[in-house]
Amino acid sequence: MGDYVNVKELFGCDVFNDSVMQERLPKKVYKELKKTIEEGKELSMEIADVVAHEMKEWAIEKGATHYSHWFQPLTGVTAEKHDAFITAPMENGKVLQSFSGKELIKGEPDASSFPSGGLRATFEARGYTTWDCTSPAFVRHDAAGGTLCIPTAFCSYTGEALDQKTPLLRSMEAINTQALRLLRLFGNTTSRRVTPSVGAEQEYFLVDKEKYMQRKDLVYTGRTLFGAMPPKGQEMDDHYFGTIRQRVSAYMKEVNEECWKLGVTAKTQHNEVAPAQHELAPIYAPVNIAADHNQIMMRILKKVASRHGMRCLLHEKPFAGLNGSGKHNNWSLTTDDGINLLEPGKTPHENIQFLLVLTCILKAVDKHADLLRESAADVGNDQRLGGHEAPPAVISVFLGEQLEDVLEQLISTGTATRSKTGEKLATGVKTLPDFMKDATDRNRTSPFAFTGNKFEFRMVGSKDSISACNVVLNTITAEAFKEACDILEKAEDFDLAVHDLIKKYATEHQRIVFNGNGYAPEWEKEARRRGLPILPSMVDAIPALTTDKAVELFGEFGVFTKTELESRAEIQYEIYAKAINIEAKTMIDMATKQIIPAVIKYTTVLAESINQVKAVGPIDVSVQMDLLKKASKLLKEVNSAMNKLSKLVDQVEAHPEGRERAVFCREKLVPAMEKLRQPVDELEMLVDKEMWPMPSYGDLVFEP
Ligand SMILES: NC(=O)CC[C@H](N)C(=O)O
Repeated sequence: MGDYVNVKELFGCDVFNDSVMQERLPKKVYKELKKTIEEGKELSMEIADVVAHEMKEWAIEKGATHYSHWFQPLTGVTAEKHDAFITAPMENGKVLQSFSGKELIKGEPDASSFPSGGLRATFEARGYTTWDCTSPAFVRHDAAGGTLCIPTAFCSYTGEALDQKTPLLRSMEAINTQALRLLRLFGNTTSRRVTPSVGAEQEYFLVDKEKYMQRKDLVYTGRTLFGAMPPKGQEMDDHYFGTIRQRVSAYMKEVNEECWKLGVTAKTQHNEVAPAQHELAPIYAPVNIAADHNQIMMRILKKVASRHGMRCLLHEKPFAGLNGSGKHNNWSLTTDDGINLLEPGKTPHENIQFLLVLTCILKAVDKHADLLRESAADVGNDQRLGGHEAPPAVISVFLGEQLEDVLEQLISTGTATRSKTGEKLATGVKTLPDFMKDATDRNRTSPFAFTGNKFEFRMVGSKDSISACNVVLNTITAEAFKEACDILEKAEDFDLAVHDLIKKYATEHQRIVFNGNGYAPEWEKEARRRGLPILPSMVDAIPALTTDKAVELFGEFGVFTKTELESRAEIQYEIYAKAINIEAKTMIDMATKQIIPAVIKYTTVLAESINQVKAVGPIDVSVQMDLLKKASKLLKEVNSAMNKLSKLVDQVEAHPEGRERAVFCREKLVPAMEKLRQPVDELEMLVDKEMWPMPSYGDLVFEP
C-alpha cells in the first residue's frame, strides 16, 4: 500500500549538514568551520569563500536557483528575500552562478518595514542579517523552485537585535558559561559545553479549505469570532489519540516526509483532544536549531495543508469552547558529552548536583515568574490560557510527588534521606507484562511541569516562536547558577555550603511549587496570597519586560540592553492593538454584510409565512410569531452592540500608539466584541441553517 519511503535516505537529504560538509569541504576548511560552530571562533573571509562556493555547488545540484538569508524578525513569522545565484552576463551573453563568503555571512535586507519598536527611524533603515552557522543551511523546494535558505540573525546598523534569534544565541552563551562553572564545582573537568535542549510539541487544527474561505474571521484573524457550539463538542473525548482519518493520514505522511528532508525530526503524531485538532512533536535539539526547526515545521504544516484542500490553523484558540493549541516547550540542559543536568537518577535525594540545579531553577522561576509569563504572551494566547488543558496565566512549578517529598524533607530537616520510588503498575491482568511506573504523574494544568528529566513549559501558544520563552529560561537559570557559583567557589567547606544553599533556595522559593489543580478557583486566591504575579492578559504581562529587575538581569548577561527591552515592549503593545483592531473590524464587517442581512431575510420569510398561513384560515401561528419576535429582538441587540463597537473602533487612533492604545483595546474593544458575539451566536441557533451565511463550528471541525 502506498509508495515505499526510505526514511534513512530521505532524512536530511536537503540539508547542508555535517556529513555533506565533511564530504565536500577541504579538510582544513572543514576543521576551521567546525571550530566556529563548536567553539564560536571567528571565521575568516578566506574560509567563508570556500564554504560558500561548496554550499552553492551543492545547492545547485539540489535544484536551487536562489539563496536567501532566512530570519525571524519580530513579526512572529519568518522573513526572507531571494537572490538568484546569477552574475552579470558575460560578453558572450551567458551568465555564471556565484556565491561569495561575504554573501553567505552578511545580508542587508532593506529593513525599514520590520517592527523595531522605535529602535530605528525609517530614514535609518539599515539592518543586517548574519549567518548563524550553528544551524545548518538547507534547500527548500516549493512553487518558487529550489532556494538555499541560510539561517541568520537580524540586527540593526548599531547592533541592536531586531529578531528572535540574536537574544536566543546570547542567552545560550550565558547559560553555557554559568552551567560549566557549576559543573566544575562538582568535579566535572571534561564537559566543554552546556546547551539547552528543546523539543517543542506543535498542536494545530485542520479545516476544509472551501469552508475556511467562507469564514472571513478565519481568513483575516486566524480564529472564529462568532460561532455557536455544535450539539457535540469534545465532551466524549473520542478524538484524542483516536484513529486518524485517511485524509489527515495522507496529509501527515507528506508533512513527515517534507520535515525529514529538511532534517526536522518529525517523530510523534496523533489526534489531539478537540475534533480536527492534531499534534506533531520532534526529537530534542539544541534550542536554536529547535527554534528554527519549529518555524520550518509550521511552514510545512501550512503548505502541505493547501495541497490537500485544507487549511492548517496555528492560532491558539480557533474555536471558543474547544481545546486551544499550545506549543509545549520541553527544556533541559545537556553537556556535549551527554550529561543531562536535569536527570535526577533513581535516588534524587542523593544527587546533590541535581538538587542544586533544581533549586536554582525554582529560585529563577520564582524571581522571574512575570518574565516567564510574558514570554508566552500573545494575542491569541489570551483566549487559550486558563482552560481546556492549557495552563492558567499564573506561573507555578509542578514537581510531582517524588521531588516534592524530597524538597519537603530538605526544608523541614535540612537533609533528604529518601526518595519515593515508582511502584509496579497493577493492571490486574496476568497476561499484561508488569512494569514500574514513573515516580511522578503528569499535571496538565501546570504551566511549568517537571516530567522526569526535563521541564515542560506548557504556556507557549501554538503560533508563537519558542525563542522568547527559551531566552527567559536560559537567562534566569544562568543568573541563579551564577549567584550559586559566586558563593560556592568561595566556600571553605564545599559540601556544607552546597547543603546550606540547597536548603535556603528550597525554603525561600517553596511558594512557586504547586502540585494541585491550576483551574481550581481556590488556586487563584492561594496564588494571590503567595504573592505570585497574576497576569491574565498580554497587556498585563508586557510591563515585565522593562522592570528594573529585567533590565538588570538581561543587561548582566548581555542578552538585551534596556533599549532593546523597551523596543520589544513597544512592539508587543503595537501587535496587540493592531490584532484586536483587525478582529473588531472583521466582526463589524461580518455583522454588517453577512449576519444582519441573513437575519433580515430570515425574519422576512417568517413574516411572509405568518401572513400566508393566516390567509388560509384561523390557524395558530404562535410558533412563527415567537421565532419572529425572538429573532427581531436579537437582531436589535446585534445592531446596537455593533454600533457601540464601531464607535469604539473609531476612537482607537485617538489613543497614542503603544501602551495606551493597547490598554484601550483590551479594556474597551475586547468586552464590546464579546457583547456583539453573544446575540449573534444565539441567532445562529435560531436561524434556518440554509440561511446562515457561513459554515458552523460543526461543519468546520467534524468534516474537515
Ligand atoms: N493533551 C494536551 O496536552 C492538550 C494541551 C492543550 N491543547 C493546550 O492548549 O495546551
